[in-house]
Amino acid sequence: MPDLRATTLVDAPPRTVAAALLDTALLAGSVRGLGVRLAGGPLLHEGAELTGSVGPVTVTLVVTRADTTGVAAELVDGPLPRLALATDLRPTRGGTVVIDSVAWTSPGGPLGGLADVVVGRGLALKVLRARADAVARRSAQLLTARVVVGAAVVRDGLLLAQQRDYPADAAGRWELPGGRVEPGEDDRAAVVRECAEELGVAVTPGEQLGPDVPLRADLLLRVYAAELAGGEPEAKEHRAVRWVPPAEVDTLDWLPADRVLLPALRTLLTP
Ligand SMILES: Nc1nc2c([nH]c(=O)n2[C@H]2C[C@H](O)[C@@H](COP(=O)(O)OP(=O)(O)OP(=O)(O)O)O2)c(=O)[nH]1
Repeated sequence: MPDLRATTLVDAPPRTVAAALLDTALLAGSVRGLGVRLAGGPLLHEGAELTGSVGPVTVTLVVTRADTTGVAAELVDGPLPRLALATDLRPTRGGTVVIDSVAWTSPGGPLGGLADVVVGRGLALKVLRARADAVARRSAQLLTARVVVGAAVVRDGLLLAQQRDYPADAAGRWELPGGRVEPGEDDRAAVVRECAEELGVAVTPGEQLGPDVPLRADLLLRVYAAELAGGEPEAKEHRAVRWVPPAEVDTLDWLPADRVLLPALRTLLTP
């Protein structure tokens, strides 16, 4: 069973590199020149499906991990018995070590073995190299991106969420309280300010939850756990605000970026 591994050092912290890895378009763009086509949602998140094709061969993968440790995906449909991709991140003083690995089982027989050596290994190595370059470039871009902070406030086992009223494509969908960090403002100070402005409550921000999530080329979402320290939340700028029970967290119509954070939010709800 072929098993390939490639290692790169990226000059950015793991939360930034983790954000770059989530960008499906970046991944698709980096392999297109090699004849590999890839389609999926805008962001990789646990449970997301990715369809990849090389010529007439199509494979469907499901994302099994997309967090601060990296991303992983496994084959759910295709001509191979097994295909597993993983990118693991290791923090070092000089940046983040990005370890890509690809493992697959060939269909067998002399032709399968030949295809492994001549086509499979060569293509997989080219894909890994192209992807590593793209991840390094995107990480550099995200290092200077503006930050939108979100607050994950839990009380009595329920998560606070608010429903957007605009723009049209986001109206009716749910997000965490928060907003853009102002120039010169600290992330946690922005969490406190936004919760006061949007909900009329005082909060105490804690640790970051999950990875940074890219929103646009120059904007990312960063969520902090926060404790309610005073007041009762009311929707001052939103359509509605509610406390969501764990059983509904997965099914709520979240903004796409928030879906990436659901595994981390689940952990917060069931400590
Ligand atoms: N606050 C918040 N914003 C989110 C989340 N998920 C997500 O994609 N976003 C996006 C929506 C917006 O495009 C952007 C937030 O920036 P913002 O607060 O300036 O956006 P806004 O559209 O409310 O802008 P404004 O009119 O209030 O200035 O981040 C989330 O969980 N919380």
